[in-house]
Amino acid sequence: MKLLVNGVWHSDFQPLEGERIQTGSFREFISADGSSGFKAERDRYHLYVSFACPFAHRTILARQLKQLNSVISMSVLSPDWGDPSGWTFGDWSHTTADTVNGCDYLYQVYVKAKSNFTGRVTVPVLWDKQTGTIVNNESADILRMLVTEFDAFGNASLNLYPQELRAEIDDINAFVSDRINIGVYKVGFASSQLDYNTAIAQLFDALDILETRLSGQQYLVGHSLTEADIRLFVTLVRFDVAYYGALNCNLRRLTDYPNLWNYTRHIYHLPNVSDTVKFDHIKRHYYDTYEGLINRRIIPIGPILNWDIPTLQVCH
Ligand SMILES: N[C@@H](CCC(=O)N[C@@H](CS)C(=O)NCC(=O)O)C(=O)O
Repeated sequence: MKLLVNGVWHSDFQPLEGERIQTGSFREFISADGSSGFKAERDRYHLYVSFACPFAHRTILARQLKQLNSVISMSVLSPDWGDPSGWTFGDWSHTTADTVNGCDYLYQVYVKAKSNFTGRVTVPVLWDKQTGTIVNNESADILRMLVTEFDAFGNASLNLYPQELRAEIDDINAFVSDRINIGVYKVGFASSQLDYNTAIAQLFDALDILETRLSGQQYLVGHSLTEADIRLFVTLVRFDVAYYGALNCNLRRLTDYPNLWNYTRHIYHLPNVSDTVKFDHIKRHYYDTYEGLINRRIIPIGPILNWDIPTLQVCH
């Protein structure tokens, strides 16, 4: 496992028998009025992301839709997470150097923020240029901050977390997070056939539920795009190109669900959304980085094919 332990990078950390490692994260909040200790300001904050990662994609999309690209700067890491150093600033198309801290690897940014940090080095990361630290590395928090706290600088008319829909958005977020966003990883990283069978049943049950929900509505909650749609979209847009093959989520494809497929295409074609989707990064990351289930000898459950569709007579 790739891990920072007391500020020292380990490309393959193996805990000793019975050893429990206390891992940390950064969970401070930026607020519009500064009452949280981090005030929303122009040119103060920086995002570290990968176009491959669905969790980072939440934040890239919010920054884009809220028109914060010139307010919050951004560095893009290489999709090759298989490198022993983990997330790396590389020279892939659409990647950048670390323009803020001049680091070669993301773990160095974490060490700059906290010299004895212990934990996973994940994207996205929200960096504060003023105090020289990581504010937060949890995508759900960062998404929420971008959506609610930067209206003085971005597109305030786009309300992705409307007051009257908050309870419903929170509910569906919890479902989508566990069953879909993390659900695909539960399938992909299952360590036994039994775990795989359970995880895939839960994943596709959840997709069936969402397929039904979207039969009479364009968006998950209410009548316009919300944060909940951002969180579902980032997984669905990766489904057929990556999860179906690389994580063996292959009972059905996204394109086999008329409503979910329509929903995902609709969001993809909203203004400026497709700019945030880089399929080459996504494929590279998932197919190149993870060993995949084939090496664990887990037999995929699908695909379901209908052999009973009448054949066409070929005339000649
Ligand atoms: N809780 C985090 C998880 C993010 C996450 O798992 N990111 C993955 C990429 S998709 C990562 O950076 N993994 C590196 C690692 O696990 O060491 C969030 O939602 O922000």
